[in-house]
Amino acid sequence: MASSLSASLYSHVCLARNESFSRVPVKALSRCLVPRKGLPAKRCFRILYNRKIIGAVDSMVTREDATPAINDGSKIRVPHVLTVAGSDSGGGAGIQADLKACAARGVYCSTVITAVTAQNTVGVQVAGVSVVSEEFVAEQLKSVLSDMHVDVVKTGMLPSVGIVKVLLHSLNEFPNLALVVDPVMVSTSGDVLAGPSIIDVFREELLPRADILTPNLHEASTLLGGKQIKTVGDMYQAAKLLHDMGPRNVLVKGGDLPDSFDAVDVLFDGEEFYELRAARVKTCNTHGTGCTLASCIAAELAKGSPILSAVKVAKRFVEATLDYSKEIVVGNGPQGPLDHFLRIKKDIQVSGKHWAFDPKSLVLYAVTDSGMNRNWGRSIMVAVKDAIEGGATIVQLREKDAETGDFIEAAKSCMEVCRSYGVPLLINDRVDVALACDADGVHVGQSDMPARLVRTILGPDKIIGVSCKTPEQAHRAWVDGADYIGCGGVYPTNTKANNRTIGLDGLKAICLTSKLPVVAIGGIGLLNAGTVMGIGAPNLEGVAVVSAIFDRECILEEARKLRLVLEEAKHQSLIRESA
Ligand SMILES: Nc1ncnc2c1ncn2[C@@H]1O[C@H](COP(=O)(O)OP(=O)(O)O)[C@@H](O)[C@H]1O
Ligand SMILES: Cc1ncc(COP(=O)(O)O)c(N)n1
Repeated sequence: MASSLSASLYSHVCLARNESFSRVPVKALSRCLVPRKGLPAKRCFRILYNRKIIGAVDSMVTREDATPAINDGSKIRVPHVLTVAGSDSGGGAGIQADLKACAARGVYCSTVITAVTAQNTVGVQVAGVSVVSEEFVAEQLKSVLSDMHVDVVKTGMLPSVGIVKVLLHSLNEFPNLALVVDPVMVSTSGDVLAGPSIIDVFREELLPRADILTPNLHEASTLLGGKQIKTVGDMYQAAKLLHDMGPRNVLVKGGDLPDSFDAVDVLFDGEEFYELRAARVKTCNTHGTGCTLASCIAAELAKGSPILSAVKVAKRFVEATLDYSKEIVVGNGPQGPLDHFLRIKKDIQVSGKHWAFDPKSLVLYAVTDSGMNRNWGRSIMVAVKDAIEGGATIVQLREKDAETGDFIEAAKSCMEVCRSYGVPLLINDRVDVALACDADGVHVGQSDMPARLVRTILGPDKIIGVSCKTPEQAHRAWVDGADYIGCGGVYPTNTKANNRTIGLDGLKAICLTSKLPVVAIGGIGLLNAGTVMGIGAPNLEGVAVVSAIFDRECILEEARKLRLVLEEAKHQSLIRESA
């Protein structure tokens, strides 16, 4: 349905016809169900990036057909949020938070800046607000709205009555735009961002135009003339009273609710209340949560979600970002920012250990086999450590019959070993496991996930290898963004059933046409590794072995001998090339 309607039209249909989302009276926010076997819920959560349902409880309100991009014939129009807000020099709140939240949710975000603030993790500095003139706000609005297909307008800091009026004028010209109003008045640090003078124009003109209003407790209280809001019951009352001022939906945010174990928000749509609860994350890094929540709601509406669904996804997103940001340190003050991409922490952990793929690392490529290690009574971790100490230059975990949870545990311990030796670790086939343990990459076969998709999921800095038996497959792998190809089986092998062998001729034919570095695989060991490397293909970088290392009593010794043979073969081919 959403694909045949423009996103803004669809969100308006949903907003106008409230019947499109189911009404569940005072329903607590559904919590994630964890798949019984498999990835721990937290990792599923991160991998699925809060977009998908984990478990089944959410089905009561979620529209599955909301599309992130609208395809008008051959051109793809992306969902688009325009944020009208203030700039935060510290990058934690305001325009900067809005841009990051929309980007993280896969939505385009344009910006109209209403004020420039000088703030950081301590707060807004003295004389730290410079308001943009009404004329120039109008100019920015004109630039964006006269040209771009905006679906939803989200407002943050609106520091003067004049600026609110200019915005209202534009909204009148574009009556189909959905409007999310975050009535920013005071920052987390307690600094005033919009004075009491704007309250009248908010109440009388902006709120009646809003599809959803998202005040925190302080803002709700201010808009209601100083009403005390200290309990969840007060939040219900406030939501109802604010709804009477005209917005179609009101979300009163309880981040600052005293003595609350949960982070409770109350949504009122004019008929039903929804009490949305999330675990309260213990963190000081909460600067920008309100802006992020409102932007995320706007982003989901722009994709075509109904209000309740948009709010639930946004709240989950904020909870996840708060959790992932709780240890990051950006400044010396008490209010740190969120990590919208759930990544900073991870990148800090691996900083200095991230390197670009080096084809030379393919020289001795060790591929594990859980059966063999079990037979020899050793753990994968010990096996991998011995292989590396013997001279393996890259490791691939190929655990075809492991349970997902066990596979992740094994992969995490192998990651530690590999990182400590500076050797890349790839995961066979399982992109989810690679993400869960932050492996260096993935190796896929022809019938696994297509390399192009793996690249999209893993991003540009991970290593991707593809098994190929023909020059055409090798070409496809290159086009799809792979880093290397594995060619084989060169010789018959017991480690892979029904595997057609390509022989040395097949290997050479692929090497000669491949634009990617090649590693040979299949039945290779001490006795034939030299012959394989001697075929005279400069892009044949090494051999991948399974049994020749892991089905031996002393892994370290076998790896050492193989490495010597390979170094000698490389040396000989260099002599041949220079002759
Ligand atoms: N410590 C926390 N843990 C989980 N969620 C939180 C926490 N603090 C705030 N939230 C949530 O973040 C969103 C923003 O709320 P709030 O902090 O009240 O807004 P603002 O940033 O505008 O003051 C709400 O959904 C709220 O429930
Ligand atoms: C420019 C700008 N806009 C909004 C906020 C509110 O964010 P928070 O409540 O997290 O301080 C802010 N501090 N600065």
